[in-house]
Amino acid sequence: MTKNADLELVALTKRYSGTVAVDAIAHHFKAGVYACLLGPSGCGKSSTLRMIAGHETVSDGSILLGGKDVSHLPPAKRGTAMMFQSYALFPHLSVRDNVGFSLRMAGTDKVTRDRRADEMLELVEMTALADRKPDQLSGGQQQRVALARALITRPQVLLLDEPLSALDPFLRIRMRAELKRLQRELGISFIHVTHGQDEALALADEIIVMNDARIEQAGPARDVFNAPKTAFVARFMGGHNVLDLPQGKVALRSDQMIVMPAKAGRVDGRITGVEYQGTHVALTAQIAGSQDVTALIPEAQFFETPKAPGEVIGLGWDDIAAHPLAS
Ligand SMILES: Nc1ncnc2c1ncn2[C@@H]1O[C@H](COP(=O)(O)OP(=O)(O)OP(=O)(O)O)[C@@H](O)[C@H]1O
Repeated sequence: MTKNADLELVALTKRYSGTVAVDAIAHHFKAGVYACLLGPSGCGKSSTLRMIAGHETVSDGSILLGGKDVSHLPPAKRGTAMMFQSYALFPHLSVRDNVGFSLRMAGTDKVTRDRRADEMLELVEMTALADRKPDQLSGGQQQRVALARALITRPQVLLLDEPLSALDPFLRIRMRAELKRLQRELGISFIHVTHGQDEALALADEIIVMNDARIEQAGPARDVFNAPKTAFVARFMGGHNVLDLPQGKVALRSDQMIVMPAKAGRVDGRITGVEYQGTHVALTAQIAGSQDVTALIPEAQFFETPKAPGEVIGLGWDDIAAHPLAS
């Protein structure tokens, strides 16, 4: 099997009786990319991932891996592997046997599958626990085993469905660094479903924002964050104000708002909230049209000239900071 194949979704559609869960989406995942599918609950992320994996039938359209149509192949024949949210480890099998399970199904002899399982366990730094059962492992350790189990089939694309959601916040950040390291070392594509913007920004070379069964915007993480194309993306990525101005709707990053004396900015607003956030202070003000605007000000700067609710301030921004929105 050739390594490093591009994955292409062509008008990919999923219908469940009466519901269109994925509506003719098209996307080209370059080989070796770390991509995050990001979007609110119910937007079609998991259905997309499950179709790529072969765990869900394709209603219309196709999936090409390395130029070959894999849309109707069984999961084990696609060159993809999936790591599930629940890890789905077999409780009665040791860590090593869990990792080697798919090779056993494929009829590989025990010596070979144990050797391959041990290689995978080394990769995820779990060699010392190879003889344990899953219930003798922490959540983070179970996740490593699930990763090793998915990777043993040498997939070209690893599919991860909310892989970090069961972990506590501290472990989540550690495991996210691990995922990135593994992806870099293996050089294969990872497609990771999440509804966490922070997670997507931290991990992804490319972010694909989905909304209501469609792709709303796709591109490098920095582009999607800095230049959202729609109000939905700006709001969903967070950190932006979406303002309806005479020239149209624009997205403006909260940390690029400039607070000035009243009448000196582009708009005036009355302060409705002041929230201390440690490194920054979030100032919320209401401008014309009852629109709320948040300005994120470095804390030292805020305390040079503190402001209080009720005060009227001016708000400014550089032209380059305002991104016109399609809707
Ligand atoms: N097996 C199914 N039968 C019928 N409808 C389904 C089925 N699976 C998903 N759906 C519907 O399809 C739509 C997309 O679901 P999907 O699980 O792909 O979304 P998601 O973005 O992954 O959501 P979440 O973040 O909550 O997991 C939803 O409206 C959901 O209710």
